[in-house]
Amino acid sequence: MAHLVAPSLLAADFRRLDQAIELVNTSEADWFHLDVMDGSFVPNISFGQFIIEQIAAEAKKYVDVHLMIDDPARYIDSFARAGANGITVHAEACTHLHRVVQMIKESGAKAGVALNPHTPVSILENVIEDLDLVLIMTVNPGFGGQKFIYHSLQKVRQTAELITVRNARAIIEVDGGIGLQNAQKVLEAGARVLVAGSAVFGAEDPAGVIRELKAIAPNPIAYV
Ligand SMILES: O=C(CO)[C@H](O)[C@H](O)COP(=O)(O)O
Ligand SMILES: [Fe+2]
Repeated sequence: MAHLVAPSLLAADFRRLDQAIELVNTSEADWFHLDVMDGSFVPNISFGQFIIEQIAAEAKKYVDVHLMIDDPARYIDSFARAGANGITVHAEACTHLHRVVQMIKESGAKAGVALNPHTPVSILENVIEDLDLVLIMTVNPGFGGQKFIYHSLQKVRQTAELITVRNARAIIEVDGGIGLQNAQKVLEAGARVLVAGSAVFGAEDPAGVIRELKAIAPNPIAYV
């Protein structure tokens, strides 16, 4: 199945938010990726439901919300109401991860779980069948424009293996330091959704980069 490209608006110029929304709506991009940071789970604060509601009102594509917040159970319903089509919580931020996943599903959104670079894939073993998406962080969360952590390729492979062995339906998203230089490798490791912030919005021709990311043809039997 073809892979998806999800530009992260964190790297957009918020003075020209309408242009960033228009870019995702009119380019070959598949999803909006919206990063919510609370200044506690991660050392940075971005935006919340109020901004997401306004973006979602203009979005013609799937709205993928990545919650980098402590105890996200408190806010699942409000993000769903704001227009999130998919909500991803961090395993590290949930005491009762299984319960939070059920809350997301009950809200009507697709359910995702994200793992920080140090978190083993085995944490998903008792929840994998319930997930629509697994987000493998390929940088430490909190900031755009960081360097891809090479070791995370191994985690993408392990996640793909877990999904296959358990006959689960979840797809794998990678987030952090993704661009034309490593997209082929992460796709060959088993990723299906490429989040790209600075690679897209930092480029002279963002629509062109999205087109190039979409055009990558991974070798399905590659061993990375
Ligand atoms: O979740 C994130 C950061 O925590 C962002 O989605 C990610 O950083 C995307 O930005 P870039 O592609 O520039 O690394
Ligand atoms: Fe993200």
